[in-house]
Amino acid sequence: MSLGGKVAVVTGAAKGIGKAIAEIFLQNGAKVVLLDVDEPAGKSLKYDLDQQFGEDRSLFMKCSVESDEDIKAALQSTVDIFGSIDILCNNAGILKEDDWEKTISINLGGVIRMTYTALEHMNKRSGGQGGVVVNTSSVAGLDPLLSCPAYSATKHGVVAFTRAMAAASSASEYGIRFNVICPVRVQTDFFSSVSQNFGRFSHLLGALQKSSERALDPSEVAECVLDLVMDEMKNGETVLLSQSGKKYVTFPQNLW
Ligand SMILES: NC(=O)c1ccc[n+]([C@@H]2O[C@H](COP(=O)([O-])OP(=O)(O)OC[C@H]3O[C@@H](n4cnc5c(N)ncnc54)[C@H](O)[C@@H]3O)[C@@H](O)[C@H]2O)c1
Ligand SMILES: CCCCC[C@H](O)/C=C/C=C\C=C\C=C\[C@@H](O)[C@@H](O)CCCC(=O)O
Repeated sequence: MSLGGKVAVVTGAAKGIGKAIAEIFLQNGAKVVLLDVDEPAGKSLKYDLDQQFGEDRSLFMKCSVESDEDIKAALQSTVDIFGSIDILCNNAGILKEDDWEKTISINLGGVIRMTYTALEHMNKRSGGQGGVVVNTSSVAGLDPLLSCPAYSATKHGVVAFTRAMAAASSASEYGIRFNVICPVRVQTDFFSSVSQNFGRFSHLLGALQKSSERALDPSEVAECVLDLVMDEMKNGETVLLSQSGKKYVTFPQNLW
């Protein structure tokens, strides 16, 4: 899939990995809709992107992935202004073990909420043009981290939801591919606040030390997302992204 003229929606786009995904899509010719709850950071990024790519290439909208109302309004505005939704990156996420219900609501609920509403615009069976969804999980979505059980559960959920949606979409002829990335630690603001957010398991944070040799750069994650968007053969893939590169994860088959 060439990105020229395509329209991408990215959640959690104001900073970190989402920002890097938005930038690589713009560099490759797409129009990008930046969705985030952080309005100052979103507006500031939009200003910077306007200087680099032109004002007509991106939109910023304040949108919480916890809010059906925000999501519906943002996706309808996307279609009204840019004409379609071709690419969706469900990337927004938090880690607050002491507020695990919010962590579930954003990390897993947000992915499901956003996906189901986007399907109404993208699904070929309801007049859409098809496209591709790439979700941001984590290594914690494959190998649970002992210091953050709730976060790990949400990220396992994102992997499962993506794989099930890939199969459901193919079987229903929606024309939409679904893939998920599972990065190890990435150098973003996520880690500047995360250490305060472990609640009852903060004493176990040191047990993760071995995994912290080199944090990935957000651009490395964005390149992996770009590959999954552009390669039309990729559907239902789970990609582990670590310091040694990317690895396509395989799961047991025919269990029942
Ligand atoms: N940084 C890492 O080490 C790492 C590793 C693996 C996976 N991840 C995942 O990558 C994703 C992005 O994380 P990051 O490292 O860029 O973090 P970040 O904190 O830099 O960025 C996350 C963005 O999500 C936004 N956000 C938070 N709640 C939101 C909501 N309700 N609605 C919309 N936007 C919301 C924030 O305002 C922020 O801009 C997350 O899903 C995270 O779990 C991060
Ligand atoms: C700390 C776990 C958060 C999980 C976020 C992400 O999805 C996955 C990251 C993968 C690897 C984690 C590495 C952990 C590194 C440790 O060094 C840890 O001590 C860093 C904690 C941050 C801090 O500011 O102390």
